[in-house]
Amino acid sequence: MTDQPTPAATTPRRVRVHHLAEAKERGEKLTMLTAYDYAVARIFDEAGIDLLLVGDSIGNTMLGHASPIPVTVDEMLPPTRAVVRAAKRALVVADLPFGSYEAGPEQALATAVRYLKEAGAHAVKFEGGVRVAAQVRALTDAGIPVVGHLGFTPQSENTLGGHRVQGRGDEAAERLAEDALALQEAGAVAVVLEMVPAPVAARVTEILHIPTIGIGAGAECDGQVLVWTDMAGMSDWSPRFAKQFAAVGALLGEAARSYAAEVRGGQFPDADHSFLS
Ligand SMILES: Nc1nc(=O)c2c([nH]1)NC[C@@H]1CN(c3ccc(C(=O)N[C@@H](CCC(=O)O)C(=O)O)cc3)CN21
Ligand SMILES: CC(C)C(=O)C(=O)O
Ligand SMILES: [Mg+2]
Repeated sequence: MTDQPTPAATTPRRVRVHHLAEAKERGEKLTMLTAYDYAVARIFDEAGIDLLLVGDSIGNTMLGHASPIPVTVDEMLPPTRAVVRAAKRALVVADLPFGSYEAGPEQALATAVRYLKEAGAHAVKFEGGVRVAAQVRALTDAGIPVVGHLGFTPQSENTLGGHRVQGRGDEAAERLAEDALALQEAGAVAVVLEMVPAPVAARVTEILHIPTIGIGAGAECDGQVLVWTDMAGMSDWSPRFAKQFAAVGALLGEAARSYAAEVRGGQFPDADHSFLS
């Protein structure tokens, strides 16, 4: 279990929803990264990332908003389409943005149907527990796999009182477990746990048969997810729980500086990069 084999050795040619609980059963960690376009999704798919999340974090990471709250369904569909086109193996999950599912099962179903019909998403994700269980049930019954999202739910930052760890204290931990069980009962195929104390996430992971996917939720979750720009060193700001695995932003800046220097110095384009006749 510690020396995790390459995903291709243990998981299928194409990741399907039934593989998620099977991976948990076998003790194989699930890997998830956000992706918002074809170029990056292709790289992650080839790297063997199991799930690609078209997150509403596109709002702050790619569109320059302060949070995901302003993101619309119409803004989510083109990136979702692009990621789906890139994914040969990964399961593509796309976030339903703030305001597109809370009103009830009918609204959630109408939104999710667009994601499947117009963008080819394989599954959708939205935030909340007991309060959205009816939505999870309606989509599941309609044949749309749902991933839940509990703990710190960024779309509710205004009621949660900022970016704070959730599930601290016995009562809050108990409520989190109840929310997770409600999602599982309603048919969710996995649950993201964001900014939850590691022992609380471990307990939720233990009581569920569907996998938990943690972000700032400790090592005992069945899988992990990170925002790709944080993981790769491309973000203008990253949360503390996000480890930086490369300095892609610095590398890209270096490439741009070299390009500009060669253009200004007359070294680019040279004969190799010109049509001489
Ligand atoms: N780039 C990026 N990374 C993310 O992980 C992410 C997004 N964007 N956008 C959507 C949500 C919002 N998330 C957030 C946003 C802010 C904090 C934050 O301010 N954290 C502080 C305080 C943590 C604490 O209270 O202990 C930190 O310093 O990490 C954390 C997660 C996670 N998601
Ligand atoms: C942080 C992850 C789980 C997310 O919901 C997003 O990227 O929008
Ligand atoms: Mg999100």
